[in-house]
Formats: sequence, C-alpha cells, structure tokens
Amino acid sequence: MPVTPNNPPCPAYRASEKGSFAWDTTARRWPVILTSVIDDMCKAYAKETDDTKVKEGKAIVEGVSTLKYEIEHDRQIRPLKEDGQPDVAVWNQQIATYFPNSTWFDGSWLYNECLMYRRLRELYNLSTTWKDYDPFLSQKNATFKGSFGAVFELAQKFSKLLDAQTEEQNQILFHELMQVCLWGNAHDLSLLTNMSQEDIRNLQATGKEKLEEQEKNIVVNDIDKVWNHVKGLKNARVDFVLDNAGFELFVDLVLADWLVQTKKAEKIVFHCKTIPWFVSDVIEDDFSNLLESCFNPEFFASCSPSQDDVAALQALASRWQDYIKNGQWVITSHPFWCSGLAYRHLREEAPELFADLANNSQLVFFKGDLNFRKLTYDCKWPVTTPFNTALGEDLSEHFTSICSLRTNKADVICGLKEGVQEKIEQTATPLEWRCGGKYAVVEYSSGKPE
Ligand SMILES: O=P(O)(O)OC[C@H]1O[C@](O)(CO)[C@@H](O)[C@@H]1O
Repeated sequence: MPVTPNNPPCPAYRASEKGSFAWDTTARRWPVILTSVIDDMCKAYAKETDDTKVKEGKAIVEGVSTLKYEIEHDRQIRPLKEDGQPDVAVWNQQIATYFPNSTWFDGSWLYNECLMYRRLRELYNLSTTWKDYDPFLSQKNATFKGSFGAVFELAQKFSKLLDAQTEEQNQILFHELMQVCLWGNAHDLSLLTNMSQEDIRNLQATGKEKLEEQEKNIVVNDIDKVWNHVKGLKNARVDFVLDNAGFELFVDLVLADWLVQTKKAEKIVFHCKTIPWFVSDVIEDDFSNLLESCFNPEFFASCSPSQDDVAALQALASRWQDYIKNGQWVITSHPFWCSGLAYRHLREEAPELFADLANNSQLVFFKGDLNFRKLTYDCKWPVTTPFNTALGEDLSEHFTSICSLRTNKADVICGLKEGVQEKIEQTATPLEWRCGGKYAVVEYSSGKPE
C-alpha cells in the first residue's frame, strides 16, 4: 500500500483512540484554543466603530463556534470554501482523495490538526476587513513579555560581539546554545493549557547548572554529531524552519547570531508560516514584532528592567536588524509549511523549496514538536527506529544535514537506543515523557544513508 496522509509508514495517531494524547487534544485542547480565539475576537470587534468590521467580526465568532461544534460532535470534515487562496484546491483534492468520509476524530490527527488551523483562517479570508488579523498575536506578545528574565539574561550575555574563541571554547558555547535553543521550544502556547508558568520559567532557565540538569531529559542527544558537522562549516548557509514566536524565536536568533559571528555561516534563512498557525508559530510579521519589542523600552517596562538590560537588548536587536538589512539573514515563508502533509511529501509538493534546501543549505534546523511530527510522519514507529528511516529517503539522502530540536509534546518518537525507553519509564509515564514537554530530543541526520 502506498504511503499517504491517511496511511503513514506505521499506524497513524488518531483522536478516535480514547484516552490518547490525540484524543485529549482534539476533545479538550482544541476547544480551549478556539474559545480563546472567540474571546480575542469579541474584544477586537468591540473596539471597532466601523459597521462592516463589527458585523464581520461577529460573523467570524459565529464561524469559530460552528467549527468548535463540528469538532466536539465529531462531524465529517468538509472541503474548504473558496476563500481566494491558491491552496484551497490542493486541500480539497487531498480531502477528497485521502479522507473522503473522515471525521475530526477518525482522520489522522496530524492532518486534522493542520486542517483545523486552515479552517480558522478561512473565516478571516472570507471577510473583507479582518484578512490580516492574527487572533493569537496578543497571546504571543503576553508570553514574550513573561519571559523577560531569560530574555535580559541572554541579552546581557550576547549583546557584545564575541571575542575570538578557540575551537574548544566554541564547542562548549555551541553545546550550551543548542540546549537554550532546544528548551526555548518548551515555550508553546498551544501547550500552555497543560503547563504552569512556573514549569515554563524553569524550562527556560539559561544557567549552566540548570542546563546540565535538564540535559538528562534529552532522551536522544545528537548534539555532538551536530557539532562535528558545524565545526567544519565555513561561510555556509544554514536554515531554520522556525516554530514559535517570542522567546523561542529570540533564542533561535541568538544561535543564528553565533553562527554568523563565528563565520560558520554567512547566510541564515528563516522559514516562517504563511498564516497564524498552532497558536504561537512564527509568521513573518512576528519577526518584525519581536525586533520592535526589543527596541521599544515600553514593551518590557512593567518588568522593571535595569538601564543596562534595556541597552543590552537594544544593542542585540540592532545587530540583528543589520543582518537583515545587509542580507545575511533572510526571512521567508512558504505555503508548504502550512499544509497538512508530512515532509516526505516536500519533494513532490514543493519541488523548488525541496531543491533549494537540498542543494543550497549545509544544515537545516527544524524547530519544535510539529516539525518533528511532520519529519517523522507522526506515526507509531517502534521507538528504536533510526531517525533516517523515519525521515525517509528524500530527506535523509538529499539534504546535506538535518537537525531536529524538539521538546516532546506528542507521542511520536524514534531514534532511542535499546533499553532507554524502559529506563525512562521507571520514573515517568509514557504520557509524561512523550507529550508533557519536559523531555526532549536532538536528532541529527548527516544526509547519508545509515
Ligand atoms: O510548537 P510546537 O513545539 O510545534 O508544538 C505544537 C503543539 O501542538 C501539538 O501539535 C498538539 O496540539 C503538539 O504536537 C504540540 O504540543
């Protein structure tokens, strides 16, 4: 049987399995997310005086309630309405081909979750006055503000240009930055329904000892393999397929800055989403928002930073802005990242993007849980399946190298050494270590078959 979105290489995760994380997400977490959109929209249109905008705002709220009802009552998924976007035909063909009679619970969880965010966007696209509105923006801003402690700590540490370092010092710093970048992914607004602010602050901590302690929770740790590749890079191009805005983006930029300063990379390409996605994912606007927040002394004012903190953050942001101005940092987006497809389909569905990444990038970082789910087709691999097998040949043999930095927020896992699962499960339940966001993986593929 061919591999398709409804027939992954191993059985798919489906919300129809009662008690599973997919089920909990569909039955409980999505409604919470959709309710937060309704709240945000009600506040947004209440501030408007333009009649059309108010009327359309109310229509969007009704549409979100209908979507929520459809999900809660496990209705059959329907094709997208013609909302003026070029991806409608693609989605509708996929739904007709792979999911003709599927419901919100029995279709594959990965595809349906992506469809849910695309259905949400349909409501905005069909309006005339809310097309560019991001219902998650205020949540993204609030949580970035909430991570001020780690933001200022990193700004103080990295605002000045790096002194020349020995390769050994580089290795130590790289190791630390990879971890900061990894745990930055613990910050995910769609998981906030499960985690306390305290949990998140702990995971964000950037101190050396804290990182050493947390490293024990990296259940597949290929940081040394990544370093072996990075140490040989000279003026390379490195890509980041981004995940969350705010703090996670901030730490991604710290790592990207280090790659540029050490001349490991001369060009960094950042891949954003094209529409508001999985609550906190980076769209291109979030990039400029982040820089503006760093420049604007008002943004963190309620956190009472010192003058030194403010100056350090501004210095960092202004260096980053220069990288963008002089083309060393490129910010881009592609609709493929907002499709429902696993990345095995990248080559056939977005050949130009595939060719660009495969031929021109010496290292592609895929950030976060959803990217990991899509890299590995979000299915029930035996846990010791090699990462390359889960990636499939197109990615594992045509890309120069791939590194996935992911805190575990969904069941799919691969790459574990024999016996590791049993060891972890002496102290953590499968749900805790696979889905709770406190364990993580750094998985690396060298672009060669294993
Ligand atoms: O921001 P990330 O790390 O991609 O996580 C996305 C989250 O949404 C989910 O898809 C579930 O809603 C999980 O995979 C994860 O908790």
